[in-house]
Amino acid sequence: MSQLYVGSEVGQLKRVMLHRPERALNHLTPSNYKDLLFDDVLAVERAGEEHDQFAQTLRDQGVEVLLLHDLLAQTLEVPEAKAWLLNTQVGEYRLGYQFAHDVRSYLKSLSNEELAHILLGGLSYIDFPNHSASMMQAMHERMDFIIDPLPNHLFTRDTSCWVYGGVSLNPMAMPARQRETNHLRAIYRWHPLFAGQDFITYLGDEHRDYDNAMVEGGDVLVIGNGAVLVGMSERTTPQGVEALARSLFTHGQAKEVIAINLPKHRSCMHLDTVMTHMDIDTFSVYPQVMRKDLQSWRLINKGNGDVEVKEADYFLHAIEKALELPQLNIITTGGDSFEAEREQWNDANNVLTVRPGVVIGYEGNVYTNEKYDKAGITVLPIPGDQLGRGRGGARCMSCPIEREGL
Ligand SMILES: NC(=O)NCCC[C@H](N)C(=O)O
Repeated sequence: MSQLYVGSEVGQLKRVMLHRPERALNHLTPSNYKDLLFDDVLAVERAGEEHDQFAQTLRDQGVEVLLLHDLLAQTLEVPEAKAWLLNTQVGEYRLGYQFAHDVRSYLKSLSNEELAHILLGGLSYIDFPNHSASMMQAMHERMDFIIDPLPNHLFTRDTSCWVYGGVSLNPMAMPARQRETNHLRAIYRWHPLFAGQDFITYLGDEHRDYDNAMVEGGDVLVIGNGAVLVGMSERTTPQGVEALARSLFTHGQAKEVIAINLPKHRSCMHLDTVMTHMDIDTFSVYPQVMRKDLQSWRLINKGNGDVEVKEADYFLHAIEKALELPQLNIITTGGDSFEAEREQWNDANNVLTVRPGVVIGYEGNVYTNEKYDKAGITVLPIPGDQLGRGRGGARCMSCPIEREGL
């Protein structure tokens, strides 16, 4: 079996992709952080240090950490990949014929390291050192962006997600994140770690308009036993879930997809902000989504890519059935209702499981972490004062590409 395989949420994690926040956070200001889907500006150095502690915690657990910046810079070494990225990320319809040409000429003069920094972190008109004869340069303010920064690359979970023997290259819901997917498309197509390897691309391989079929990886939980749990959240749509399910079934990678209709608001932007899998039978869940009237469906593989859709009575029962467990062990967010709401907002439920019963989570969520501890779950704490301002925790900040099954 290919090593590019994610068999579950809780089996031994072996290899993961992270993105150490860098240039894009320098471009995050009080005037743009909302459009860029952050809740504040960050102390950039401190955010980097917090991220280093996250990466080191993973390495200490024997997990190999790949960094997105390095993968992108190495992909740019491949001439075809570089040409494709420059054409798609710095396109003529985005910047105009003349200006796109001038910006690409400048970018080609840089090292691939510097180019990766700019593609990920953005380029403002102040940073562009050349004179262009286009109207664009004359018509923009110095702090406008030629290439928008992509600070949400920090959340590698969402842009692409591995499910059993393949990866979904996700059509992202928010304009601020849509260009991220092209970086992953190039990496999986051309980087020597992935090019020519035996894996499936379920969805989103092409750079095109996927219309309403949106999927973000924070909504996709590989719960094991041939099942996948997907949240239809602020971001992932039923059309996206159906497209993913069809592809999973056509490739014989899953027996069943359980889809949950989540509330559509920011604190619940992805399934993993309210629910994660911590041990074979144990989930962390925010109590407000444990309502029996939350709609859920089972999409069942009928063979040849055919999908049977059945309404489920209660999503937790559907999970028990899929995992062949008599009863799930649910740990809810800690503290009273106020504390639970605050800790959920600060990603107390968004933990990254390293192996069954061992998770990485933000140290500040004291009430929830205490509950995990009492339930026999080991929490490896990481700081998140700065990182948490992007509204994502350890699971959001990681894209497993190799993990054992149940
Ligand atoms: N899986 C996740 O919940 N990821 C967190 C994404 C946070 C990011 N600022 C966003 O709004 O997309």
